[in-house]
Amino acid sequence: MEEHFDVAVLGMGPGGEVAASRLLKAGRKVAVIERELIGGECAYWACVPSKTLLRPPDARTAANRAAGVTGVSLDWAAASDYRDYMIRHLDDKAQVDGYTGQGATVIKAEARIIGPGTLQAGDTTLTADDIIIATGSEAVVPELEGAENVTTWTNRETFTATELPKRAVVIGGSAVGTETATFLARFGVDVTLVHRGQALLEREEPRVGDLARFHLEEAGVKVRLGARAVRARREGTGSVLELDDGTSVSTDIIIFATGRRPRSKDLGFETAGVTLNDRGAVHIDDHCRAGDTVWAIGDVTGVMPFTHIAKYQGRIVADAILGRPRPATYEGIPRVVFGDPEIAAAGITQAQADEQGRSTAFAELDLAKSLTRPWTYEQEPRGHLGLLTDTDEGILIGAWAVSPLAGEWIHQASLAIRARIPIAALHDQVAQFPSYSEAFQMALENLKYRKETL
Ligand SMILES: Cc1cc2nc3c(=O)[nH]c(=O)nc-3n(C[C@H](O)[C@H](O)[C@H](O)COP(=O)(O)OP(=O)(O)OC[C@H]3O[C@@H](n4cnc5c(N)ncnc54)[C@H](O)[C@@H]3O)c2cc1C
Ligand SMILES: NC(=O)c1ccc[n+]([C@@H]2O[C@H](COP(=O)([O-])OP(=O)(O)OC[C@H]3O[C@@H](n4cnc5c(N)ncnc54)[C@H](O)[C@@H]3O)[C@@H](O)[C@H]2O)c1
Repeated sequence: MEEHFDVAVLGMGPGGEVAASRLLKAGRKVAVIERELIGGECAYWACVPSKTLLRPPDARTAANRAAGVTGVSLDWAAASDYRDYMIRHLDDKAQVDGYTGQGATVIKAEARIIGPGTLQAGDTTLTADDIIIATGSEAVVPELEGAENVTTWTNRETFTATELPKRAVVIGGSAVGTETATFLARFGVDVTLVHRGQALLEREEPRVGDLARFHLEEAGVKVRLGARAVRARREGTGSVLELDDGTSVSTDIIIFATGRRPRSKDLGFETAGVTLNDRGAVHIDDHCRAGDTVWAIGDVTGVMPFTHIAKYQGRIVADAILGRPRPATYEGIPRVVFGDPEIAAAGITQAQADEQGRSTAFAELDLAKSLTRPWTYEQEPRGHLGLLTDTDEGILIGAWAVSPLAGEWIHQASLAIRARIPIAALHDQVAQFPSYSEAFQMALENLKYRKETL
């Protein structure tokens, strides 16, 4: 007879881990099911190795730009050794033991839902009062003629590489494309980034895309906008990628940074009453409920595919199961691309505000022209901050920063947007001198009102 659990967690990436840990702590009988490695994409092939490998070049840039530091160099062997330590040498034995020690039943198998409250995980059939779907997402690899004849990578091969190629073409100009190009170029790879759109990071303000491009080119990346890859072929020991504008790029590796799709296919979700949208994302309500006693969290829901969202939704669902329901809200969530310098944003863009018919005022601050901190930080100071306010409501609704450490100090914009802190209070904020955070109060002094709102 199959074993019955209070909760079965299907997929143990960051979302599943947070939900399972919270439920175990509250004394629930939990089964955790993982077909690859506990920790998911983030821990082994995405966030953790990419941020670990972006840090050495980031530190070198900072050192080279600081007055009075000489002789800093990169050491790929040491950097990749530390990356291997950080990704646990692709071994999750400690995680399996850890969850078992907390009282979970750990099942390492590919699983699917076979009916309401019932799962098949390898040879094991189990039932549960609640099922949490946390199966994440996988890389989208578009059709490319001749791809089978050349060497292609996704994030998995890129961020676990033991050797770096001499030349690489990165296809895709969003977060993965920008971070991948930054990492490789800073480690000396000859990188071309091919992007079909007219701007990088198209979900952000166009100005952010322009700054991202400027800094990528500064790092030596050849950025090709408005170009599509149409064909690949082998040439000698390398390969050639042909683009739709008639040009081509010689390379050793082609890297796909072309988005991700929810892992929801053929997993039997519909047998438990779950519905998918046209992109395969699990439809959820604002409590992350996907059906009667079925919940879904993380990338598989298609709601902002970030680890911090997967973890947040894990907390929302565990608390709902434990009788403490509260709706999830997504205002002001930070979005950071770990470029050089960091590219951070929170809230909505001008185009989204216009679509919503809001009256807005905006401000941009060139940090080097206005603050002391960029000058104490580096000899050739960089950085910009943009703010967008709703003039009727008197609150901040959007912010972006392209600057050293922006991924840290964007959080005050994130909180201001989320907590709807009045602009008057933000004006009265006193930030530490000299800090990048001083930029907020100074930028607010620069607010420009659009004509129709005057
Ligand atoms: C290169 C790259 C860098 C990134 N960097 C960042 C970053 O810096 N910060 C950030 O916030 N986000 C980042 N992301 C996004 C982040 O990786 C995801 O948002 C996050 O991993 C989602 O977590 P998850 O728990 O939903 O899914 P996942 O991490 O995908 O985990 C899902 C788990 O479910 C398992 N699974 C799937 N199907 C089954 C099945 N049928 N049976 C059993 N197990 C199954 C999988 O094996 C996997 O372990 C990055 C993504 C990429 C590609
Ligand atoms: N620091 C972070 O938090 C971080 C870092 C990396 C990734 N992520 C998340 O992971 C997810 C995946 O990132 P991503 O950059 O792969 O995806 P994305 O969906 O944001 O961007 C995909 C890019 O590929 C391009 N593209 C898609 N199909 C193409 C085709 N056939 N030919 C040419 N170009 C094509 C798109 O135009 C787009 O620029 C994102 O949601 C991102 O937020 C987060």
